[in-house]
Amino acid sequence: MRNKPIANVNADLLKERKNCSFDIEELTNLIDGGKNQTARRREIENMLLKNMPFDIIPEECLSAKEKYENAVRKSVALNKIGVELVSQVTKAKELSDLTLTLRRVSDAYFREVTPFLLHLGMFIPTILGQCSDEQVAHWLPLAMQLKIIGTYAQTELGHGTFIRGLETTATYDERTEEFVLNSPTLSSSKWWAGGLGKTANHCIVVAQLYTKGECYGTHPFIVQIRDMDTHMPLKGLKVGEIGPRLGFQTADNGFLVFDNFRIPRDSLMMKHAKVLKDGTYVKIARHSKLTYGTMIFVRVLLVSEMAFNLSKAVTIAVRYSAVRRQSELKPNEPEPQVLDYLTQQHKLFISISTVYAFQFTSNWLMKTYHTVQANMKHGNTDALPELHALSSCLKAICTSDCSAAIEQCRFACGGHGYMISSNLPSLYAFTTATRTYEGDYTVLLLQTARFLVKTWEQVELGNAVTPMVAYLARHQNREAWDESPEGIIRAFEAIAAGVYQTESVRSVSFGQSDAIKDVMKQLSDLYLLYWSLERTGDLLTTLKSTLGSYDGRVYERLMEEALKSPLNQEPVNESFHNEPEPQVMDFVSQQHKLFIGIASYYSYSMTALWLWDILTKVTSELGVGKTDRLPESHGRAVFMSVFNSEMEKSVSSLSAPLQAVLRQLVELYLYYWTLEKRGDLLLVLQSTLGSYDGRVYERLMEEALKNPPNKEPVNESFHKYLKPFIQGKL
Ligand SMILES: CC(C)(COP(=O)(O)OP(=O)(O)OC[C@H]1O[C@@H](n2cnc3c(N)ncnc32)[C@H](O)[C@@H]1OP(=O)(O)O)[C@@H](O)C(=O)NCCC(=O)NCCSC(=O)CCCC(=O)O
Ligand SMILES: Cc1cc2nc3c(=O)[nH]c(=O)nc-3n(C[C@H](O)[C@H](O)[C@H](O)COP(=O)(O)OP(=O)(O)OC[C@H]3O[C@@H](n4cnc5c(N)ncnc54)[C@H](O)[C@@H]3O)c2cc1C
Repeated sequence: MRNKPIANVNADLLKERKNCSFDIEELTNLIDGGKNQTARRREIENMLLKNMPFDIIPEECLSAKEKYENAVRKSVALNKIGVELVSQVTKAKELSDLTLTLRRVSDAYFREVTPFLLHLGMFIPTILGQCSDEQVAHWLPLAMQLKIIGTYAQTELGHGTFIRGLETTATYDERTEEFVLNSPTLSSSKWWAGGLGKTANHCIVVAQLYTKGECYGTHPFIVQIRDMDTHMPLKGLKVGEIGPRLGFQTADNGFLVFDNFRIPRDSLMMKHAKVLKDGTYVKIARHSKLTYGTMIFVRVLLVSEMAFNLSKAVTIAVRYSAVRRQSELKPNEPEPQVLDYLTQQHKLFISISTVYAFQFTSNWLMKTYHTVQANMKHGNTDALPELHALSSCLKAICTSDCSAAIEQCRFACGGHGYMISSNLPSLYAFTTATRTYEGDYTVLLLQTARFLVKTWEQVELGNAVTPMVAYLARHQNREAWDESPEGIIRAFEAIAAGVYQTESVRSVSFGQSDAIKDVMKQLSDLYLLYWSLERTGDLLTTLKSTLGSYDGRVYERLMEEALKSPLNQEPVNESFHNEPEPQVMDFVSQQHKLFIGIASYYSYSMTALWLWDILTKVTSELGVGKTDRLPESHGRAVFMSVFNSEMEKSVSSLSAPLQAVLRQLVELYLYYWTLEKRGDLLLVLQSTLGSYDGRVYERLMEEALKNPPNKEPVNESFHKYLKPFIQGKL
């Protein structure tokens, strides 16, 4: 089907495709993992495409309610076929290939996110990772056949990052052999779970487990939340949609509040711990963090998600850049394709190479994940800390780089890239969320830093460390700068770049043609060189880096820095004595994020006001056409800025009282306008998070309750699509 010539293809695109130095089909096979996989993927895609309903009105033109209903309609159609296909598969490898293909088709089918995302992405994996064998036998078929629809509710209004701080309680009542779920405070309301608002009838709830008066920390429970027939929320809980968001509009993210809500004892997912009938708590896990397993799995998965989403964005931007012509380079010659501008290539090519970096790293990371899982089945959890550190930093970096790269793709498409129909805004809205969810960027990098410092301690003691971090031991001595790929990798010792280079070389070393090898090598070099240039400062100067210092005193510096840490200034941290948690504002990383924003705000607004003053003055004084005078106002702007910086230089030679007066004048100007515009500043916030009185959680809940989907307890799409689907009558 794909080889059929398509009529009316843009001539510039055809020309670009003809110029391709390699066989596209060969590269497609490489990405899919082989010829057979490509053929199977196309077969499934064609079958799905033939059978699925499409949008009549573009998704983005619908109201919030219509968007949700349309998403349910499409999800049900897609999952009906998906369930059928899954039931025909017998081998684990086939199932994982099929799941991936379904995920990809689903991505192409929804501009936004399906309300079933959490069911497939977290509910099923948590059943597999956290349930005992008997529980898996009960829940898995129901979930796989979509007889139940689930989600994963861990985050609360008050806590997302700090899981140990979650407040929802599950207290065991041995008289009735039940757990009693409670949300003791407003901040303990579950918040964010995808599909929870309107769609799910089951939910994994992470709660503090109490039995016999003792708290045993957070544990996952599988909980029915809506009636299977009427879909009405069950008595003892309040559930709804949290309100409009930057993206994820059709994922019906929800809130959930418990009031003495009773669930059977075996609702506790009992693979890693159980509570006996008499209330005795029995720990099974060999590692205390095994209940965090689903998060690791999703972090691993997100690396390939980022590769896929960036590949979509950069394909859009490259194709459009081939079609788009702009500006006149030589008189009387056609305008060039924007793709031919070097600056445009700079914006785009690094994204292409990043896609491959993420994809190869993701393949390797998934293999590593499965190996660690297999070892853990036999009771060996040795590799878990490294897997956690690795998946944390790769997730953090790839989600952050991916959303930044998608923004570049949008910039590369000029004004039209801002249209929803270009799909770039939705791709950005999706990927920027991934930087936050499943572990915030900064928080996950800090987890990896913790692991690296601990590893360094082992190196110092002369103990063996794993291959991935063996470079800590190798780089005792200063190395000469070397701009070969190996040299750059050595200089960075960045895990992602290291894996990319080795994995891409390994993947293209068999069977592939020289043309593909050349291209992959170029992409690999581009990625390494790009980042070495981006981080030249880090590599070549004082760096502010313990690992990259010129004298190579890596370990001494790591220790010196570790000793400077405020945490090391006291032998026992006050949190040991149960002091309150810090406000996130106290974290320096948080202040860094915010204060630069405040500084930028003032600098931008001052500059804008200043320019506006000049513009109005020029136009009113001269009373002539405004546009004619723009170059003049530019000249004045240059004159003023040079004058301003020159004055700052000469201030130092003036007498102290005069310096003070001049600086006060600058300050006066800034304060004056801050006070003048105070009303605007307070008003423009219009934010539940930034209100003057700090009633953040109250306002979030008030807004959620105003949300139109919450005006009806059950959305009509339940009766029209969900119920017949769950009951197999569709
Ligand atoms: C930040 C931490 C890691 C801190 O956890 P903590 O219990 O306070 O840790 P601690 O007592 O200070 O101990 C740290 C220790 O725990 C280890 N550790 C932490 N996480 C793991 C893990 N997953 N596997 C194995 N080990 C883990 C760390 O390495 C530390 O070990 P160490 O003490 O150094 O030996 C954790 O709370 C966390 O992961 N927070 C992020 C929350 C998150 O990811 N939520 C996801 C919610 S679901 C979601 O977002 C769905 C999105 C939608 C979709 O997927 O589509
Ligand atoms: C679209 C979307 C979907 C989601 N879906 C789900 C879902 O289905 N189920 C679910 O349970 N959750 C879900 N979440 C919640 C998500 O997992 C959390 O928002 C995420 O883990 C971040 O936690 P937080 O909101 O508490 O951020 P916070 O931790 O409050 O972060 C605020 C700031 O504080 C900083 N900070 C926090 N702790 C530290 C620290 N120790 N050191 C330095 N800085 C720190 C952070 O870097 C950040 O800048 C979703 C979120 C989004 C946006």
